[in-house]
Amino acid sequence: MLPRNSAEPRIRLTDVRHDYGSVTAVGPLSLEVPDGEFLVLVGASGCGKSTLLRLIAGFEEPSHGQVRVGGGTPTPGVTAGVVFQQPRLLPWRTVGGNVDLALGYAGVPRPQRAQARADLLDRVGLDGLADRRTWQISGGQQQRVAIARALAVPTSLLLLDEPFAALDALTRERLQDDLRSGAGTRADAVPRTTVFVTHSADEAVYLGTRIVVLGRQPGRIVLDLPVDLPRIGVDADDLRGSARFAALRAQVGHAVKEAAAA
Ligand SMILES: Nc1ncnc2c1ncn2[C@@H]1O[C@H](COP(=O)(O)OP(=O)(O)OP(=O)(O)O)[C@@H](O)[C@H]1O
Repeated sequence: MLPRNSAEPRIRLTDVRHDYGSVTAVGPLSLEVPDGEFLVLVGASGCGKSTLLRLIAGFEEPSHGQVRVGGGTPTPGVTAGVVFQQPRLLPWRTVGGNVDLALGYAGVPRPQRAQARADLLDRVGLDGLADRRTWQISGGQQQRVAIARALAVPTSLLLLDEPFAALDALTRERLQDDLRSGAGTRADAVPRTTVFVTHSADEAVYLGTRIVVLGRQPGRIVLDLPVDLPRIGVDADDLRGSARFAALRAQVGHAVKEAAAA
């Protein structure tokens, strides 16, 4: 765990720009994300959402500016639990073996791992598949293993890059509900901060406590919108059917379209 200054937001991007060779993919932009926020990044394809996530995870270093997570420089694989667009599983391990590895990293004692693994696989709808090899399951199922693996780590920061794009509607809704309610968050830990990338305005409004829309290359913030919808004790269908939900969805959709056309 990185040393933590309580005045420091969980994520602080200061004047960050990222170039791939001569092409600027992101920025310059500045962004602060406090502990416990569920930030959703939305924007047209190629606007730099994944690059921003990779900068926060520490997989890329900014060409200019500063990225701080928990008050320090992010360390790949340590700073955050990450779910990429592609599942990136270990093919020589079984489905259960991939989840076990994450539970081991998370410090779950060996005798408790079987139960923890079963719970996680059940949550992502993969019960009964623990002994399969990763190449013996579908692409959507592989992505669910990656999600189970990320949820196994009781990290205070979760970064998800379009994690539900390849899933069937039922599993997607179940996992959205899990994420929205903060399931899996350790009660004794700092509240979990989440950064979630999606193309869907509907998904953004349902999940986020805040939505940031990025404009076209280079990605810059064109809308930074707090989401004032109730998060507990509310029926998902009622929420999605509400006038406030529709208004927010329209506002986000409009900003994405405008930015893509600019
Ligand atoms: N490794 C790389 N080398 C060169 N250019 C890259 C590299 N990765 C991304 N880019 C470029 O940087 C820009 C931003 O890419 P990025 O993947 O961050 O966008 P994105 O918003 O996540 O896209 P999508 O929604 O399609 O996943 C794009 O123009 C892309 O072509």
